[in-house]
Amino acid sequence: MALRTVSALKRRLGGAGLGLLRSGQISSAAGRSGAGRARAGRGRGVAWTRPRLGEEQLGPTCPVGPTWESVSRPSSTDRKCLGRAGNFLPCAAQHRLEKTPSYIDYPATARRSFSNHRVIVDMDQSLGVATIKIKNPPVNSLSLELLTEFLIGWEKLENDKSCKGVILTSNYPKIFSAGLDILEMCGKNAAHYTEYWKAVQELWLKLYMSNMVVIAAINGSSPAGGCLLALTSDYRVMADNPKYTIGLNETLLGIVAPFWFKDNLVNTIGNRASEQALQLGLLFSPAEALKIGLVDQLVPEDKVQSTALSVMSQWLKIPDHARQLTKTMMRKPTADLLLKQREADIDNFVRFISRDGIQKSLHMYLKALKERKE
Ligand SMILES: CCCCCCCCCCC/C=C/C(=O)SCCNC(=O)CCNC(=O)[C@H](O)C(C)(C)COP(=O)(O)OP(=O)(O)OC[C@H]1O[C@@H](n2cnc3c(N)ncnc32)[C@H](O)[C@@H]1OP(=O)(O)O
Repeated sequence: MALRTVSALKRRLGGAGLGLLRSGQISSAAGRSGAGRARAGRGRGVAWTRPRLGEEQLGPTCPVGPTWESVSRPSSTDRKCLGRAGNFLPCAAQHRLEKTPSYIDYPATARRSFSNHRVIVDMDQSLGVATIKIKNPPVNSLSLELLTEFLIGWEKLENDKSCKGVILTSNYPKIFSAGLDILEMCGKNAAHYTEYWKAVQELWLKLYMSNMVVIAAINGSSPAGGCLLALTSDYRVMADNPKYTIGLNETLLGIVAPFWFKDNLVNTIGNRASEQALQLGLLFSPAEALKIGLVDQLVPEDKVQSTALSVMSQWLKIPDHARQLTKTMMRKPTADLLLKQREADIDNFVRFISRDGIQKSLHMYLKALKERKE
């Protein structure tokens, strides 16, 4: 039976890291995003010694950096443990989750892998670099299940002291990601749309504000949400194949890119180019994408992964704390805009996507996609 909700997935994956979370909230327990990085205790810019596994640090004064406090809106119970982007977990739950066994608890060897159904994570411990391969056939659409599993994998990496960088790529050359799963936004109820949008927000916040170096190895087409995923990274290497396209093409589906998609794009390619790209729903060839700065480097298809790795090694030579603080300085104002109005953004999405006219547009777009093949 298909699992349609985050809560159902959490139950199925119980013990994989999300079992303690409240329904519908996907939160990192020890995320290093935002000020949470202070907990990582490995020269991430704040003098703080990470508690060893088994050491409880419960109670009202959880020593987590305060940077995000002003922008998240937790309940009074949850206010015990603030400090991480979008993290509403009570402190005790966060620390219990930190103790969740995972591969990082075992003695280090050079390589470790873990995977669930839709995400493969390969960690090279000697380099401190993990590769996340998205594996959601046929086109790596960002379904609720994929988003949930991705967040679980991401959380494990955020908790892994040795992981300093992540390469995002696709298990299927030709398609990096087809973007948000249109089926998640069609013919469902408001509760489903809410849960889905929370997961989309959560993934964006986690990736965009991660303290790890994130490099996208774009080995195929990357429309809409796929492009957004790539935009969260610090550097984008794309396969130089003119058949591939990348861009925020939402208007072609009759929908509108939310403001934070837009902000992420504006921060990358500038206001004028974004205005045109967003209104026209432009999908760029790799050469065009390079020209406007949507991607940083084009390489032959078979060099995407190795180039991403060599770029990663350059980025990892920069003193970590200085790079992280700079990244936060550059990105936090953008992330804060969403954090300040997360609930309103969910309401907007649910209202917008539930409209008859929008549902009709999405159905027609899906139909056209299918008919293209016939
Ligand atoms: C006032 C303001 C308020 C704002 C509120 C917010 C508003 C909503 C914001 C929503 C933002 C949305 C972001 C998105 O990401 S929407 C998704 C956009 N994606 C696309 O347009 C990509 C569509 N797909 C393609 O172009 C091609 O499939 C692709 C190039 C990726 C691959 O081509 P290929 O030929 O290899 O494969 P097929 O086209 O044959 O596809 C195979 C099957 O997969 C289905 N498919 C494709 N993409 C999706 C998708 N994104 N979601 C679900 N399903 C998808 C396709 O239909 C085929 O299915 P069948 O095998 O059953 O035919």
